[in-house]
Amino acid sequence: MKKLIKNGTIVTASETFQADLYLENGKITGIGQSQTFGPVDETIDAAGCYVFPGGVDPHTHLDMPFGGTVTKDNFETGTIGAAFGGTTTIIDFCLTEKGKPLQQAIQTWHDKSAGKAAIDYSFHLMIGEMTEAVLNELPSVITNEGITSFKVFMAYKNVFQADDATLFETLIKAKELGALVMVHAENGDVIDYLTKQALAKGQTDPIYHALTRPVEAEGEATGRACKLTALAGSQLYVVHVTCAEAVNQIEEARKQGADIWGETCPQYLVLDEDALRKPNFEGAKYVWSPPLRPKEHQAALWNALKTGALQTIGSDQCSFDFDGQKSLGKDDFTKIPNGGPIVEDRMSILYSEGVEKGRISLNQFVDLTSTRAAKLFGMYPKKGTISVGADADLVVFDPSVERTLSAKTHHLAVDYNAFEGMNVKGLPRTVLSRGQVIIKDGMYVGSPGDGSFIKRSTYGNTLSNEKVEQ
Ligand SMILES: NC(=O)NCCC(=O)O
Ligand SMILES: [Zn+2]
Ligand SMILES: [Zn+2]
Repeated sequence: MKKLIKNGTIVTASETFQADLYLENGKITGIGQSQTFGPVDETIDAAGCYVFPGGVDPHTHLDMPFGGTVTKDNFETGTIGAAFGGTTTIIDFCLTEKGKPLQQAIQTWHDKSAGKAAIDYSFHLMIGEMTEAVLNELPSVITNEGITSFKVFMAYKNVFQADDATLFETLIKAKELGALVMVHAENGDVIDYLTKQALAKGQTDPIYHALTRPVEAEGEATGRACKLTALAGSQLYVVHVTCAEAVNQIEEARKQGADIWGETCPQYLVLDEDALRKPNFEGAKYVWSPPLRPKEHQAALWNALKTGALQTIGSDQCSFDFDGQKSLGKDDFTKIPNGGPIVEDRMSILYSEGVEKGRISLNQFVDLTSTRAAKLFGMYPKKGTISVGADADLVVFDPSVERTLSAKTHHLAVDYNAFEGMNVKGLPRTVLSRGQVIIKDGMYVGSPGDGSFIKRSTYGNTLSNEKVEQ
């Protein structure tokens, strides 16, 4: 099937120009004037619209067990929601268990996703301990599985938290194998202490989730991870950065020449700590780790996106129903499953709050939501850009549409929307995954299972000149 997208404004991370696109066999094969292309089976008119590369969301948790329950959105509902929002590739976190083979965990994640995903996907692999067995398995994780990023949690004591030795050895091994190490940077031991103190005083409401995870705990862990990375001469990606304290640590380490990258998420840019104070336990909808911060941190995060101190936007999609799941923590905030539904609104919020409000440029928007993640995680230029030979993962985005975000209109399975009632400008009108139209006129027209697992290149191979930009 040969397709033509005509009359659109093409936007990449570095350019904005008028051109038509010719798509054949799932790839972009022509960029220019439609008269010069071959025969066409289907034409999509993008007049008045931007044409973006499909979004690359480097941070999702679908069908993930957490806190005695499992995320409401799985690989089918989560990737359909992602597609409605203009995201055509996700990288999900594959959880591992201590003492069990990594391969077993990877197989579990393949079983969760195969035949369900509506868009292409890959996995990051959690490292919870560094044993001989883990060390022996890692080379095949890279070469056979194409999983080239490892995740270490510095928080969630007695659950996911790894010690510094594990982090350091992971950094060293990642350097040798060409993997990118990712960290959830919060000091889990300090948080554990503060949490016990709060509960002993009878402080059980959702707001105490935020008050027991202070910015210092995130700043300290971020700084520690940065220093260990520099010592190991390795590479690091800090997920879900929420506060000025953490941004400063990343910025400082990058100035010293360390190979360190930082991600923030839409929720930290537009919501603040006061959301956790909502009455009738509604604050539970806004429980993330790290937590939402006092409002002044939002300006620091926007500024970091503008200046390049942070380079990507992940959703940290990790949804739990308010009814029946978040409510597990009604009498004890530590039992509220952490996370929220963001994957569908990630790009809309960044466009509306970022580009429309003059905080970032259109090209920065594309870089932050697509290109940079594709480069860092070994998928560029197949994913993350509009160029001849790239996968035809494309979004026809209509900037003139004004709409209101709501659980009544979103496409995720979860029973609330964290941005309920927020007005945004712009709508992904048509979305294509490898040349196939999957979103059209407000409908999902693809088939779950059409998304493919992506084996990724090792770190640095698709980065091109990123390091010079620091
Ligand atoms: N962020 C969050 O609250 N939930 C998902 C798990 C994680 O990323 O830490
Ligand atoms: Zn995390
Ligand atoms: Zn996460």
